[in-house]
Amino acid sequence: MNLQTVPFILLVISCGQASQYTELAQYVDDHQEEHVEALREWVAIESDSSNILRRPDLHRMMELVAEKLRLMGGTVQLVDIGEQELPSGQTIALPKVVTAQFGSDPSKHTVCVYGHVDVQPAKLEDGWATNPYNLTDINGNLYGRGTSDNKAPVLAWIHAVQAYQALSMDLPVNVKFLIEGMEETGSNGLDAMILAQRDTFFSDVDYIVISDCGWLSRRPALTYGTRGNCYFFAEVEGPKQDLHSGVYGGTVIEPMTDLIGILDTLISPSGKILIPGIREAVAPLSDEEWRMYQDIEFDVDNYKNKTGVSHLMYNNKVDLLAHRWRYPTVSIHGIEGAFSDSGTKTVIPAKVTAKFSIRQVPDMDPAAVKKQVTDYLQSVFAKRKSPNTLKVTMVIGAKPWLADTKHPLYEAGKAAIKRVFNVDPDLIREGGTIPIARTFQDVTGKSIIMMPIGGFDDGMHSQNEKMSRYNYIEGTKLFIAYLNEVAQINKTSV
Ligand SMILES: C[C@H](N)C(=O)N[C@@H](Cc1c[nH]cn1)C(=O)O
Repeated sequence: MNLQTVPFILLVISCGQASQYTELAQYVDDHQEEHVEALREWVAIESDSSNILRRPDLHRMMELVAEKLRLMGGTVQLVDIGEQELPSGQTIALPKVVTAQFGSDPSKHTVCVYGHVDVQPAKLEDGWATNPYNLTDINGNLYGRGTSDNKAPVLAWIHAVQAYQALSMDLPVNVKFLIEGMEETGSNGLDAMILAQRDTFFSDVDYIVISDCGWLSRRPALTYGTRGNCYFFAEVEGPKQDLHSGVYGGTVIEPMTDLIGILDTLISPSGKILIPGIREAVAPLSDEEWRMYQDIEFDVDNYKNKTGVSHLMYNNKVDLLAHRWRYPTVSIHGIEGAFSDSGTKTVIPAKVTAKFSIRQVPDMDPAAVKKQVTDYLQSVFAKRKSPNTLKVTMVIGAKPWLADTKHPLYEAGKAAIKRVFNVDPDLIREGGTIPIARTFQDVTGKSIIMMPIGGFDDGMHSQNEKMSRYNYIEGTKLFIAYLNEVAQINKTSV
């Protein structure tokens, strides 16, 4: 080929891709209402993975995902990943994992999209303005549990593939899906499934894309790190049944007093973790990280107002971002067995179980954290010389994940964001956890990118969770553009 014609050929290809993208984007705009209806159908299913009474809904949710992908002509499987053992010793079936494949052209890259369709619990009486399971559009925001985390992003990926199909355009890459139903409770059973399918489902996968997080501001972002999570139950048990506090109070050592006493030794009022060994394991913040955080646009006052607190633990941007993304923290979530209804019940609960978690960062190791926390709490408890018993269990041990932002996957992400939003993205980390991210990396050896489409104010896990129509629809276009950008990655350069 005459070398002088190369730039011309590249220009023609690039113009062709631009017009193809314009057509696909128009298709998405034209089908916006159908996409919203698809989300409505998914949000209506209370697929709460933490509530075993909702397990039938979760099974139905997985069936629905499989059905949608099957109708699109994908090669779909509902993979049985076994059973979950409950604290009572009982077992129940885990929701099946949906795998699907669109295209198997060996000359193309293969991208695997991971997502989840289980949700956190939500009740109207928690303070929701609308029924959490009835998708409600208020001023272009789609309210409902699981909209942002993670049903709309999963649908956006499916609709991206659907757009190519509807316009009879070849997918630029082969696309696989792996959709699970236990992410919110630690992805039980998924590690084993990934290990089992490493040389089958994953053998031809080149890259894994995850869209289970949010932007930091109104600027689109690419995410290169997540914190892990170690989730603990601390159970204190005493009398053989609940007691009248007027009759027995002052004569028995109360389990709740013991529990509150030991919980209070986990973290200082200023946020310093008091468990020996935890802070020592944290990798120091490098100068490069400090500079990256410094360069990110982040409005501290806005963040403060959004959370509704009178003051934050840190007032400067770098400290705030660092403590949100790459330092560990202890959060106390609740106490099972404690009186929590309205009214003035005067009981002494016989058994109480605290639920708390510690977000994990490099170089912490969940196995070490389990021992540090258990030994520490047992030693603190022993000093109380209580006749009650303490049992500490770690129920989730998810490691942190970190990516190389120099990888071509991130260059492709930047190009796709530029095309759709005409801005350069923020490169951010996520304070939350995607339990399976590290397993994907360690077991499959594939490169991962996180490409969020959630808004910074979506209220994941919170009351009034939402996803804006804008993020949902432009997000779908972003995924369309991204598939095209990934196709341009030179196979030999990675
Ligand atoms: C970031 C993701 N959308 C999310 O919210 N993940 C959960 C997962 C989890 C962690 N421990 C138990 N489940 C989270 O970060 O809380």
